[in-house]
Amino acid sequence: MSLTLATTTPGEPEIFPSLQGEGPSAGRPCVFVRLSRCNLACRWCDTAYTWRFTGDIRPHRDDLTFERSENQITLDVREVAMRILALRPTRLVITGGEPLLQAPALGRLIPMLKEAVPGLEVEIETNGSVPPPHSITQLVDQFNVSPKLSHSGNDESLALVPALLREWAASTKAWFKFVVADEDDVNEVAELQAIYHIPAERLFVMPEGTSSKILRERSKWLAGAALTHGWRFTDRLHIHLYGDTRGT
Ligand SMILES: C[S@@+](CC[C@H](N)C(=O)[O-])C[C@H]1O[C@@H](n2cnc3c(N)ncnc32)[C@H](O)[C@@H]1O
Ligand SMILES: Nc1nc2[nH]cc(C(=O)O)c2c(=O)[nH]1
Ligand code: SF4
Ligand SMILES: [Mg+2]
Repeated sequence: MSLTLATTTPGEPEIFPSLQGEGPSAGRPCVFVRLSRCNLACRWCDTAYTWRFTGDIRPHRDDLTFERSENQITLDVREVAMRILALRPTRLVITGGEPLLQAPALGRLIPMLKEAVPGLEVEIETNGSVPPPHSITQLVDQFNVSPKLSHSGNDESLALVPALLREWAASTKAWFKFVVADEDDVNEVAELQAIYHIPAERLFVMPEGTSSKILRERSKWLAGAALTHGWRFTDRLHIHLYGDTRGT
């Protein structure tokens, strides 16, 4: 069984050590594995190279050039496991693209890794619109669920799936992480919290941005909104540390 991964440079799968930059485990040393392909097409996606391939006809930001599919590589699950284990992980973050599109192969990868590294904790970064198989919800320790608001430019019926949002809200493994670009988005978060009864202690807001300057500007008022609503605030540590750089 194989996985299709993003690449840092052509032919080099994007598997890398870094501090978790976002959410409840921000600051923790992790190994990241970035899978390719996504079912959505966020206008401001900072990893568009994982899904924008020539011929992709979905609505896109027109300022992005089509990335050629050299940005992905397909490897056997065992090869991926070996590359991850070589980095001696204590905590693994599986991201993308949308990693739950490849759930069956993850169902093979994660047990291999947990057997090799007793106590290994696994996080998945997901847009919350792809149903996780039961096997995955059992295997994974933490889901960082980032439902896409209207400013992402996605079709709402694709991005916000009511039955799934209810399940995520009811799961103590799921931590919400809403990307916020301007003050209108704050109202949308408040509406979703009310509709789906998302507990405030599992609700993070995070500024949209891929530079320290923009993140700092947005954080000034977003921190205030988090205080007002009783939500948690997360920054994007890796952007401040490394900029908008693949493999960091
Ligand atoms: C690239 S996505 C991959 C995982 C999954 N597709 C998702 O969207 O959650 C990883 C995280 O980065 C966030 N993200 C992507 N582009 C961003 C940007 N320009 N500003 C802030 N967060 C961004 C997403 O919302 C998500 O929380
Ligand atoms: N350091 C670091 N932390 C992250 N947290 C979520 C990320 C992602 O792209 O899913 C990410 C990332 O790309 N880098
Ligand atoms: S869902 Fe995630 S990977 Fe997909 S386009 Fe949006 S931010 Fe990018
Ligand atoms: Mg990232």
